[in-house]
Amino acid sequence: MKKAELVFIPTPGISHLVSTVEVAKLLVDRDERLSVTFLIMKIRSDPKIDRFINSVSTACNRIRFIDLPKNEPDPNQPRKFLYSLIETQIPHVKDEVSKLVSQSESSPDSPTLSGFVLDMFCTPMIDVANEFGVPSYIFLTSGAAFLSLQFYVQALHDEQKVDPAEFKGSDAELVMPCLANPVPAKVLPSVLLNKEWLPTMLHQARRFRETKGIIINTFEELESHAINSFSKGNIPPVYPVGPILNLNRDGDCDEESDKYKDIKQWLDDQPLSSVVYLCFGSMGGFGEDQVKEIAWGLEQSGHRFLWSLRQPPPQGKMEPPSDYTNPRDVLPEGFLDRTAITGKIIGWAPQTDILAHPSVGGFVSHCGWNSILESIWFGVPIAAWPLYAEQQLNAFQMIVELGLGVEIKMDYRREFISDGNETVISAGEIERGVRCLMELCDEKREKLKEMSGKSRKALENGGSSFTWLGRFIQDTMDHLK
Ligand SMILES: O=c1ccn([C@@H]2O[C@H](COP(=O)(O)OP(=O)(O)O[C@H]3O[C@H](CO)[C@@H](O)[C@H](O)[C@H]3O)[C@@H](O)[C@H]2O)c(=O)[nH]1
Repeated sequence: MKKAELVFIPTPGISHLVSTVEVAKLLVDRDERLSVTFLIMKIRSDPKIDRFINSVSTACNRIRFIDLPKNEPDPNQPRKFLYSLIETQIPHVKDEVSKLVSQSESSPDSPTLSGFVLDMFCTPMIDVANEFGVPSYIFLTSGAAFLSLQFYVQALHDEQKVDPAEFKGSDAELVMPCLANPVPAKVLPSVLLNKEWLPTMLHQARRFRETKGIIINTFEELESHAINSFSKGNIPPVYPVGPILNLNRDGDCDEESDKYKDIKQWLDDQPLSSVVYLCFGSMGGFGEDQVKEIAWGLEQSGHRFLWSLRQPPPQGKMEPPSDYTNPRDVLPEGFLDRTAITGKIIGWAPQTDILAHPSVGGFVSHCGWNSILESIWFGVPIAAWPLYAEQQLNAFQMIVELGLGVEIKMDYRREFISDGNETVISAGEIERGVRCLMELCDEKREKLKEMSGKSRKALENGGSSFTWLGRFIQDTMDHLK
């Protein structure tokens, strides 16, 4: 039996790493000829990620993890850090892959290197794969519309000399193949409107075209328009294999488990679909002014709430938010006492468990792609409050394209690394959004339930994503012959 080894290179950060590991698990579970080696880049130590990796490597004997040497971020260049990190890892990746190849050559039973599966930011590694004479694939942790839009904007730039950064602040609406509705320039991904990021994004899209295929964490029934758009133009095969979620909470420690039990207990005591859950992803935290407005908005809405409240890193720093030691310090006076029965403030949330709980009736979210897929999976509607990256586009998809949510503010935008100049959304706007969410019409709830069913079906034997995963394996093995 011919055996194949895929080398996966994710970027650091839980929201890219987890779904990448989950897709690797699906691959090795599906086909015993496959094994996967992860080359892990680390910026700082993150116990949550370490525990997750440990638990997966213990449970799956055909997935192993190799740590690349750690790099300290350059404090003066936070925005460039990810790209410089990836560049500096190139020689280390070469070393590790050479070792794999020698092992494979020295033992006839070992799998043969069959390709690289790269995170969207890791396109420089395509050159390394070329040196080893194996194909590169991308694993995209965001949606298909975002990918299609990147190709569209890159072609517009290269062929018609249109500078997408000119759409910044414009009222234009763009007809694009990725979506059925015209897309307002106001919801274009921040990374494409930002002069500093744009060249990298354009370069990235050009390099995507060189790969042998792009695996996407989405499913046909969710993004049919975008997926169909890939059939035109010079675009490699696309494999929509999602939704890929981590529902097991692999690697939670005892302390976390205790906190989560307390959250579950609180939710158990609330009426059905009565709680609005607020969470803004792995990097989302707000300054004190915004925290106060959220608190007032929640209180005025009269709805029960479970709020993952996190403290942003100091200005200009690229660090994940931390839990507040004492949330009372930033909340309006008396808020915690007045809402002691109807609300609960938490730090890092066991998000999938929360969304799975029958007491949760709505989710105020920044529309990170994982959060979107999780909300669909559990049929919990979203009130969109995008922050950065491609989140405005994701919000537009959910609200306008799919009609599955409501907005707090679909075109809200702020810098990924806070510059302290964020616009504050008022308590009134938040209250209105929360009311719309929690009083959502039956028609939309029904539609969401239907999509939730489709998301689960896609992964079942014979479902669309199950079939696409099989095709990916087939194509990988064919290449090996
Ligand atoms: O308190 C928390 C916060 C987050 N999560 C989980 O962490 C993940 C967060 O992922 P996501 O919702 O995608 O948000 P980000 O962390 O902001 O994700 C980044 O990566 C995504 C995938 O590429 C992009 O769509 C986003 O724009 C980008 O910010 C999800 O699985 C959540 O369930 C928790 O479990 N508890």
